[in-house]
Amino acid sequence: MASKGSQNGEFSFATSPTVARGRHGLPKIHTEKKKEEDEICHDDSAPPVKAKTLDELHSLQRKKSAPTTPITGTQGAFGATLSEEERHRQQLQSISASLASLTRETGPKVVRGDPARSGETPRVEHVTHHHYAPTFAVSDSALKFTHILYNLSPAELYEQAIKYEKGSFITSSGALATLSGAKTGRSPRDKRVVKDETTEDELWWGKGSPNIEMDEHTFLVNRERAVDYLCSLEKVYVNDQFLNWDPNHRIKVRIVSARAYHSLFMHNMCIRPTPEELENFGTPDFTIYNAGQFPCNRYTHYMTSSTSIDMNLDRREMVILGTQYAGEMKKGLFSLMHYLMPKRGILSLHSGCNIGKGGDVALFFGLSGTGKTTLSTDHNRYLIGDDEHCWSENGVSNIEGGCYAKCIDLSREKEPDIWNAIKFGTVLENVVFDEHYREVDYTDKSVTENTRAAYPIEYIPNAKIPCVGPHPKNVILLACDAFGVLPPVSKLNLAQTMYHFISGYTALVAGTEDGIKEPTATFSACFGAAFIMLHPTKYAAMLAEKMKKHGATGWLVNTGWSGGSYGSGSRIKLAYTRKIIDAIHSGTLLKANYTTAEVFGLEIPTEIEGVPSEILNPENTWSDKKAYKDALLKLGGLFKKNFEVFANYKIGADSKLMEEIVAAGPNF
Ligand SMILES: Nc1ncnc2c1ncn2[C@@H]1O[C@H](COP(=O)(O)OP(=O)(O)O)[C@@H](O)[C@H]1O
Ligand SMILES: C=C(OP(=O)(O)O)C(=O)O
Ligand SMILES: [Ca+2]
Ligand SMILES: [Mn+2]
Repeated sequence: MASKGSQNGEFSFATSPTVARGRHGLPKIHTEKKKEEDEICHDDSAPPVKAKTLDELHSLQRKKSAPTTPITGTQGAFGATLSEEERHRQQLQSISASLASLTRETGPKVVRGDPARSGETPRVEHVTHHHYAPTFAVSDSALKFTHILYNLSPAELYEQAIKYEKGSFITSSGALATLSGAKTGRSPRDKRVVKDETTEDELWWGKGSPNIEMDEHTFLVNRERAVDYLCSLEKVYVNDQFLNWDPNHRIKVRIVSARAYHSLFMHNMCIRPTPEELENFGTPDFTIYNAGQFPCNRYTHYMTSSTSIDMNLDRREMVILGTQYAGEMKKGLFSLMHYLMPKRGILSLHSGCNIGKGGDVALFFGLSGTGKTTLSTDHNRYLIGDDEHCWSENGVSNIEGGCYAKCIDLSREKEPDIWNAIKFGTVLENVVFDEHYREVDYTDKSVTENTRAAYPIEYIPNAKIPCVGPHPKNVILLACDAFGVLPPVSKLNLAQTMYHFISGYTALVAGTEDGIKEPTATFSACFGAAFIMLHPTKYAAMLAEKMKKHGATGWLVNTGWSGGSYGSGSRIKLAYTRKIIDAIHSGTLLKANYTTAEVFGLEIPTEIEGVPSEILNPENTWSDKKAYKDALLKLGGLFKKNFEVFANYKIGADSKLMEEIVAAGPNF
């Protein structure tokens, strides 16, 4: 249109005689420059832009991202490198296949790029993925396009979130604040696993198991519901990423989601592929369909609420309906690893992990809120990971590429490394901030107590990249004891370590699991019963074997109450717990003097540098000695009762080890 206008001259402002004359006889306004240019003081002396039009100017602003090294491994026939267009076509084909309905004839028509930016974004020919021979039954959904926002960068995801997701804000430190919706914690009662001929025998089912069964057909009903929801949207986010830093056991995952929040969260939490790795990604090993804004259908068999998190190991898929809490994706993939890794003889662990300057590795087991993230993030040591690891023949490896820290009452002084990691790129879930300055108030629980920050592991300055290390020297079991009767630290023999590992005791801290509002005593086998897929004794046997083989020492650390139970005593100071952990790492605690406490038979050190000696034996800290004894016996009884179901299982070849383990529990 513009060129047409200038051709006939009539609408050209520069040359139009009509304008020069003044259309309605108004005096002419002179805008031409004076001859004596030198005398004029210019406030803009930079050379003019090269662009001839605004569109051209905007296109100059963004240059094409390209891999830093030439792409290898994508050679076609005769050694010719695949064209970029062909690689994109293959990528889209694979995404269309992921999003395909199983009851209609094709996958959706997919196209790369933000629909709001058509014309700006480089477009690639659309792909239609054919499953079956075309039929006459064409649906409306087969006629529309689904735009794919593929592995967007944090900056792009910020723009998406701020533009399209209510509740997204940039905080004063640069993090992206977001709301996870009605669910602010995991929903373990809505986590289902398909029971088929294989999983019926392989997995742990029944009492105590986290695996609530569903059949294949119901899974497909929910899968179709999720896929139809996702394909009905104008655009979906696709993340292709990795799990496990051990290159021999790396798993390729694809996450399809409807929210920029979910895409950025997984960008931070999974291992980020290099551009080269992404070009060669191929078919994923596992796919998550996150349709969390959309509920499941209560008329569907097995559904007991609007939420369902469904795992199908045979199809290598997970479907999320009715919860936007991003932790479901992270922990769902952890469950997958708890299935895949033991099959390869590798132990998967719900633990944090760090390594000292001298190469000593420590594992930190514990349920949510017991201190894995806080204590593995240690300024004097290198962080391998805060939550999910593998222990193989070669040592330890982190499963993830990021950390997921609790933010409630976060302080710069007590947890400086986590504080400083909350910057541009970090997802801040459900926090409250000042509406003008956007300063976060970490003490505010108005939305939830389970406020969280998800950041890439490199945001911790002393992260160990790649996130792998040698065999652990110390295995630290963390318990947040609301009864206030477990010692701040005790040294464990192997049988005791196994007893406490299988028990998995803590007082669940409010928030992380939906519906828990007050601390209560909890037992969760292997310190992660919500995520294990096989019977707990399978993991326990592997841990015992590995600890014995590599000579690791077990420790029980109470990060919970001292001087009384929850309500009367108080939580052990983080500074003291850090001193205890320092003494474990340095080896000085191994050489300390010990006394044996009654009931639990735990070995308590008499002295630790930087910790008041009187708190080391909890009995000293209670003013009411009878109340202490009652609480101790009560907790001991709860342990005994919980362990009954395990006593009949074997660990290893015979029942000898299990007998030793049972004997290592409370005795009274
Ligand atoms: N003595 C202590 N040891 C460890 N954590 C403590 C202690 N006292 C308070 N805390 C707080 O408890 C929480 C521990 O949570 P976190 O490290 O995220 O647990 P996990 O990673 O095991 O879920 C943090 O908010 C931390 O600040
Ligand atoms: C994400 C979680 O991890 P943690 O609380 O152990 O850090 C969770 O349990 O939901
Ligand atoms: Ca956890
Ligand atoms: Mn954690």
